[in-house]
Amino acid sequence: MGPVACLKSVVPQVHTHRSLHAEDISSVAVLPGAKNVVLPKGDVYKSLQLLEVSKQILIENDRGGYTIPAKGLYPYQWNWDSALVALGWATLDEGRAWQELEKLFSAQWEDGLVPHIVFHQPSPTYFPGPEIWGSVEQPMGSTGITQPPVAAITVRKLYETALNKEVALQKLKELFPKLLAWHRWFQSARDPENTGLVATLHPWESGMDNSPAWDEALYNVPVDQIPPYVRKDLGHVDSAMRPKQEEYDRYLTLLYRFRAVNYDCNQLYFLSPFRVTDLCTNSVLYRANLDLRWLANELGQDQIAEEVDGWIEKARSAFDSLYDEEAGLYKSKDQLTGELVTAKTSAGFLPLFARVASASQAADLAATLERWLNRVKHGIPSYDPESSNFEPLRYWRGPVWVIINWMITDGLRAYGYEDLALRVEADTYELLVSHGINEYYDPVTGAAAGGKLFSWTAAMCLAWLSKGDGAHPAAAH
Ligand SMILES: O=C(O)[C@@H](CO)O[C@H]1O[C@H](CO)[C@@H](O)[C@H](O)[C@@H]1O
Repeated sequence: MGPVACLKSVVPQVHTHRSLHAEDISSVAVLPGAKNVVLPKGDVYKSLQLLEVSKQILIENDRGGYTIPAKGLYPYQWNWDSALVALGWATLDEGRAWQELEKLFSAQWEDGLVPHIVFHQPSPTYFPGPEIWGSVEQPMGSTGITQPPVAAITVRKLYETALNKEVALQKLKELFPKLLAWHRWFQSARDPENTGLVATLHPWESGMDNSPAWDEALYNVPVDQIPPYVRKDLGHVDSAMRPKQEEYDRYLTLLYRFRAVNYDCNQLYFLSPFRVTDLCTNSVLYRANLDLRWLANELGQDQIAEEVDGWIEKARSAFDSLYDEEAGLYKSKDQLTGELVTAKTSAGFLPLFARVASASQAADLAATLERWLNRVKHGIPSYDPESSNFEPLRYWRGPVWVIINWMITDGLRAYGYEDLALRVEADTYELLVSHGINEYYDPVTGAAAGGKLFSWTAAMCLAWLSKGDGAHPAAAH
């Protein structure tokens, strides 16, 4: 009998019949059921609560085959959120995990793009919605830009850990050509000049929307005469936690310019006044290409494996141009000025997740990370805590994001920095136990911020923090 099952009899069960609220984090029912879970030593009751709340969050945010990131604030299907959330679903229901990806790829464009948001059902709580994007490619409506391509990483994980191997192989066969088309799109649409690294044309594509890494490039974008608009995010979350108005004006300017050419991927790269080499997108893509190559080999698709190998080789040498030796960190680049950005952000550690850093670069990154961790109560801050404009509560300008902690921890472990990985894991676990399952957290106080009952944080709790893979948080103490 596994630990969850064995604890079932000693933990009181309370069934809730209403929607979950943030305050339920400390009072929610315990309904064991997650598979492959080994609980940490220590406060077992709290751990079970955390797992149960995570599970309930996914259930509450399930819209029938896809999961919204958070009620109100983000009411549609987001691209990399879904790929990460599928990892959480896999611990509860493998079929549902595959479905999450199928639903995402049901919105894939003819040219291979997988949109950053899919508008399956109308919602009045988000701006800009389908009417502003105005894309006609898919009947349900979608944005015309993309997000970091996590999906191939998820497909490999689901396939490798599947209990139902037959279904997993079938799903892999169906999804593989779609993944390949998307990755080919990245090469042609976002690296037409064959540099080895892909371009990101909108801060929303980077997933780290208002990261200080985009300040210089974004403020070089002139604000056009755009239709007046009302932001809806500020109705859900305090404005001190969200991007500023002058940033939104530029987000919208880019959107309308892209819409004017129907998001034609052959034109956008050349006409966008914002074009950066984003470390997050390129690191995720690099890792996803490693996994795509692995999947191609698994399916006996040798020629495709070779094609993907070509992309990996090109990217490997190009990545070095993003390394700032003095800073001991990778940096994104403004393609329009040719300069590395000045901002040091948590994306700078993601080449570890990609496995593209050399051993000595990894050692520098580990040292830099340790220095950052020593400056805050809870890591990993999304922006250098030593920086004068570090903002612990504003969106991607300081707060901790659990999904990024997962990626960096995975990378640290791959390079042999087990102690540091355990430190981040234990810290993240503490953060969630004490502050609940939110969008992000203040690294100085630990306070939960942004959207509440957040899907990808819940998924990370199920798929990462509660896994007994010899790397459990409890082991760090
Ligand atoms: O602020 C927003 O309106 C959206 C726009 O895509 O981005 C945030 O929210 C999305 C949904 O969680 C994430 O995918 C992004 O990475 C980002 O954190």
